[in-house]
Amino acid sequence: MSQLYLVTPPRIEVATFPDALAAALDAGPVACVQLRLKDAAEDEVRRAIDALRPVAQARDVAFLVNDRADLAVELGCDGAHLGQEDLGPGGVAAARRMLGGLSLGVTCHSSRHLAMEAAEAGADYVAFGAFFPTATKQAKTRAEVDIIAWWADVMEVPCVAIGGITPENCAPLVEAGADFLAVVGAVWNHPDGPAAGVRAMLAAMTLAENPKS
Ligand SMILES: Cc1ncc(COP(=O)(O)OP(=O)(O)O)c(N)n1
Ligand SMILES: Cc1nc(C(=O)O)sc1CCOP(=O)(O)O
Ligand SMILES: [Mg+2]
Repeated sequence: MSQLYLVTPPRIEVATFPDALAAALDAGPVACVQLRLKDAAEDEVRRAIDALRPVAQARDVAFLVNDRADLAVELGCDGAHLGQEDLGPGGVAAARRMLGGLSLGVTCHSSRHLAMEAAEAGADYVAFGAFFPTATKQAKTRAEVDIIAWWADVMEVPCVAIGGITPENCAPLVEAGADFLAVVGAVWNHPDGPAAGVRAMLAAMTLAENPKS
């Protein structure tokens, strides 16, 4: 069964975003929130972690930080998501050691090789993408749905699908066995607000799991 993985917009208002996050998380089951601030000073990232982590953790939703395993450990988060360029010279194994028992997710683009390496070095999940065109970032790679089916078939480590995922296009990823669907725009840019975005994603995912319901 696929679960919803919510990534924050790249820029937020730290004063007001906690309420928006609470509304999104109260709209239905979300497995994980990733704080992904781009072009933010460290001080702002720290303030955002302090403001948002309790919102997620109070609801038993895992709170991960993008790019910064050190802050995840220091500030009581549940883990970190690291891309290939965020990994230091020690690679995934060094990040694994730094995070101890916290969760570690690793971007693997559309590479089976990177994903196998990450899983073997201790990643808790591997992320593939981008599956669809996305306005949230300039994605470096395009991934095809068959990488999800292959991964689900041969590996135990969970996989995340990301990139341009919406209620309208998510069904093949669910059917292929993605453990998590990670979204930004589908929730935060929903015309009726983030709660409506979460409900729409969950409804589409449920329908894809049970097409006859
Ligand atoms: C769940 C998830 N998957 C992939 C990414 C992308 O990470 P990365 O390649 O490090 O790119 P940035 O997010 O840092 O721009 C992600 N953040 N989350
Ligand atoms: C953060 C991120 N990483 C991607 C990758 O392909 O690795 S695509 C992406 C953006 C996801 O946002 P949206 O759901 O709005 O498309
Ligand atoms: Mg990164």
